[in-house]
Amino acid sequence: MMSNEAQKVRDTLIERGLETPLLPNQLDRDAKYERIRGLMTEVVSTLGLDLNDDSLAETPHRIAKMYVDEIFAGLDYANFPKMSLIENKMGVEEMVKVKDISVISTCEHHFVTIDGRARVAYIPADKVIGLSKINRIVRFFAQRPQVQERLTQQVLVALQTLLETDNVAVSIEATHYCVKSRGIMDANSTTETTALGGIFKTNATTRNEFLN
Ligand SMILES: Nc1nc2c(ncn2[C@@H]2O[C@H](COP(=O)(O)OP(=O)(O)OP(=O)(O)O)[C@@H](O)[C@H]2O)c(=O)[nH]1
Ligand SMILES: [Zn+2]
Repeated sequence: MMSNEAQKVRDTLIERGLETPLLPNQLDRDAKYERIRGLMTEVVSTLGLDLNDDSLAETPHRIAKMYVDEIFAGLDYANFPKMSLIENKMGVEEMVKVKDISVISTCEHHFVTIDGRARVAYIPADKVIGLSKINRIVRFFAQRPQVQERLTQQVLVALQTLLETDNVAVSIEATHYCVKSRGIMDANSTTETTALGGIFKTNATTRNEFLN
């Protein structure tokens, strides 16, 4: 079951072409779990590992549970965080900025970890959001197979929709383990992505206040 807020965010992402590519017919949680557990049994044994070993026996179950309930839980809008939006009665006009939000996501090309930090800011219009909800929205979209650019934009659009203002900015700096632990195996490079809306895009002073 999807909240009204989740529904609005989803509709806006689809409208803006920023929704994660999803098939129209989704299995429910238990069906996904059962099927992935069976398929991971095939993967583990195809690798030549002995599933009778007590350490490995539960691995297909662990991976299925991890995919469905943990690292990819954000594919299901039923898991969209409960929002607390309040009227901006105190008349906040200045930037609200949350820094160093943990971002743990998964690269959709390789299904390995993306590990970083996000910075989110907005200038309140009629609504103010509970601070922890910003971290929760970042986590919700991070708990999907992602590319960092889309993750950054999904957080932007979700907040713009919920806060009913364009004046939102998001930036993420992250280490991609698909770059670090395999492939090019670069131990140190990080990737920065930014998505700016409204005045953060049009006004250099506001943008700099956000970025610095
Ligand atoms: N733009 C973008 N690219 C990403 C992200 N995460 C991983 N990638 C890249 O996706 C690309 C996939 O390239 P492919 O050539 O198809 O895959 P590959 O053979 O495994 O490539 P290598 O990683 O270079 O070994 C790689 O260059 C990755 O570094 C991301 O968040 N954003
Ligand atoms: Zn990757």
